[in-house]
Amino acid sequence: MTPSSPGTTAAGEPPTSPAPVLRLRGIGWTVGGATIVDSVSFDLHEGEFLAFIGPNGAGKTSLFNLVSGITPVSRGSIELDGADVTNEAAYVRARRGLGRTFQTSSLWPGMTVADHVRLAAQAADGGSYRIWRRADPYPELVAKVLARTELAHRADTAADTLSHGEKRKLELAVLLVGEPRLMLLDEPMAGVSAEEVPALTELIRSLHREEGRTVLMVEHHMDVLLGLADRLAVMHHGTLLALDTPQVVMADPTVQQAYLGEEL
Ligand SMILES: Nc1ncnc2c1ncn2[C@@H]1O[C@H](COP(=O)(O)OP(=O)(O)OP(=O)(O)O)[C@@H](O)[C@H]1O
Repeated sequence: MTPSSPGTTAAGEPPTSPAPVLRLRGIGWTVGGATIVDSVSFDLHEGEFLAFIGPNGAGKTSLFNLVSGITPVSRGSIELDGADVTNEAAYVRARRGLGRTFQTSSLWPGMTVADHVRLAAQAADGGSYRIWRRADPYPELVAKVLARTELAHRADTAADTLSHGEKRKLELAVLLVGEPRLMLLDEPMAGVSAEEVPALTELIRSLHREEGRTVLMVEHHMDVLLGLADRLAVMHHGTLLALDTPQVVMADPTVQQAYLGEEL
């Protein structure tokens, strides 16, 4: 058997790079005659962290809705790991490893922290919702996820009595039950106190750096993003104004103009 030379496969062909985790090509969304997202294209590779910034109403959440399948696209295509999912439902994309959190809290007020995670485990398992069931069918998974998100000491606490930072951690815990490879985080720092931001930032950083999860995140706090994001994407009036390293994007006069003098 002849060894292959560097840069070729055993068959002598150039190696094919793996398909991007996410590929958008010209996606757009028009509703009621208004174009909210227009011609957005980019590739996101395994283990990358891409952050979205942009003025209010720029279309960031709408873009996340299109990627996660909550809203069908009007135009363009979406691929996950090389498979066309443009017409696939949100739950199919979730089974392919896409997980998503929302800008506004999506928790059940009176339900405990542990029950949120149990319920997510049941749903991921394809089971029906039975929170009154006495035996805990997922004790190890619940314990693991709560430890990972530093919520073990809050397991029996009702979600509505948590601090904002803890609520955001619980949303991440619910997400982690499904072991997402691609996480879409929509303003995870929204409503979180300044004292809680560093721990939450560190948790997101470790999910990315230590566990190798690919992340798309919308965030208004640039100080949070600068230590996290590999690339920054700027949305403005539904289009992608810039997509590059944070340093290049922040020095871009067109981007500064879009913020009308606001500090980035
Ligand atoms: N279902 C809808 N029907 C009509 N217009 C909508 C709908 N959803 C969103 N929009 C409009 O689309 C625009 C973009 O909204 P979107 O929430 O995506 O912006 P955003 O960049 O996430 O803003 P923010 O930073 O304030 O969260 C807004 O003008 C919004 O009013």
